[in-house]
Amino acid sequence: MDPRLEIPTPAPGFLLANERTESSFEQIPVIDLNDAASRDPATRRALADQIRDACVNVGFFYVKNHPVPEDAIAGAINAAGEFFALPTPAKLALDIHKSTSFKGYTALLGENTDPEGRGDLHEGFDIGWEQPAAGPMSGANVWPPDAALPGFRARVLAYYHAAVELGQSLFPLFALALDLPETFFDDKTTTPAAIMRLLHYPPQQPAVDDDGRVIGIGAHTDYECFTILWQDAAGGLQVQNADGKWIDAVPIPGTFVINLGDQFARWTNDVFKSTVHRVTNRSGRERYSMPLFFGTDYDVPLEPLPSCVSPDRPARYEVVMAGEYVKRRLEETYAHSQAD
Ligand SMILES: O=C(O)CCC(=O)C(=O)O
Ligand SMILES: [Fe+2]
Repeated sequence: MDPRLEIPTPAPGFLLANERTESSFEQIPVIDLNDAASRDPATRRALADQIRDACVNVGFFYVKNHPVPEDAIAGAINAAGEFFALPTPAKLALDIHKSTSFKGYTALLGENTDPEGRGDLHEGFDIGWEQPAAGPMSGANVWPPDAALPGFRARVLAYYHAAVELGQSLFPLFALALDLPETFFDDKTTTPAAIMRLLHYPPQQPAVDDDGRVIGIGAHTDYECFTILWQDAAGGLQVQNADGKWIDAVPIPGTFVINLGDQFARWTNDVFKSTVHRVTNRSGRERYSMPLFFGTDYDVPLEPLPSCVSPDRPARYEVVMAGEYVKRRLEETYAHSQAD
């Protein structure tokens, strides 16, 4: 038996609000999801303990032995390659600025994730639910005509649904990691936010970057609860530790990178870390990635959990609705190109 299980559980509130953290991490942990579906509560608890360590110390972890089929990943990533190879006017026909809910195409330098930067050297294509729930982020997906890109929509959606399922299976583990009932997020994720991006980073030329203000994606934190990121083998993702040092999140075949976003930082009053990261593609080849940003329903207030607040750790954030919060952050990101 795991000796930790013999230790009485501390009163809620004690452990989380007083959590000691080691945020000058040098490595990003790899967590095996094999035990996620175990019927044995102690096995799931042990897995949740690993997740908790990663969430309070790093804000990033890899998952291996996840349930997303490799052919679904390959289908979507091949579709992304075909989409980004379309002529620019065909891509601009789906310009994200025409959408009221941030769906569609973002051109190179069309986004500026770090306000200090001059624009991000990536292009992207954003989708959400095909039938979105009403609310501040509702709005239809836009797709290239099937004749231009046969099967694009089907391949992208097949991956999207598999990745969403993985995201839904992680919420109970995050709840356990927070000493909450596994069902805690169930009524807050009935129509969960799930925005997915296909991203293409051209190889970066030193001349473009000589003032250091144009990079693949500028230093930023994500907006939702957590992100499920698939990255190809090119590399270039870096994560900042508490000492300001950039740690490489090297591609590991067969894994996803999971990173926490600002909604979880708000829920947990910063007990869970929403860690700054960036991408610079110096591999000399094209880089493709697919983040899926997973949040609660948009009509859920982002209130700090009682166990994460104490007299020594008062609430750090005003309470906002999840949907309003995400919309505001996206508007700030795209204001850069809207003004051009
Ligand atoms: O492309 C990547 O590896 C990371 C992308 C990212 O951080 C984002 O889209 O928020
Ligand atoms: Fe990100």
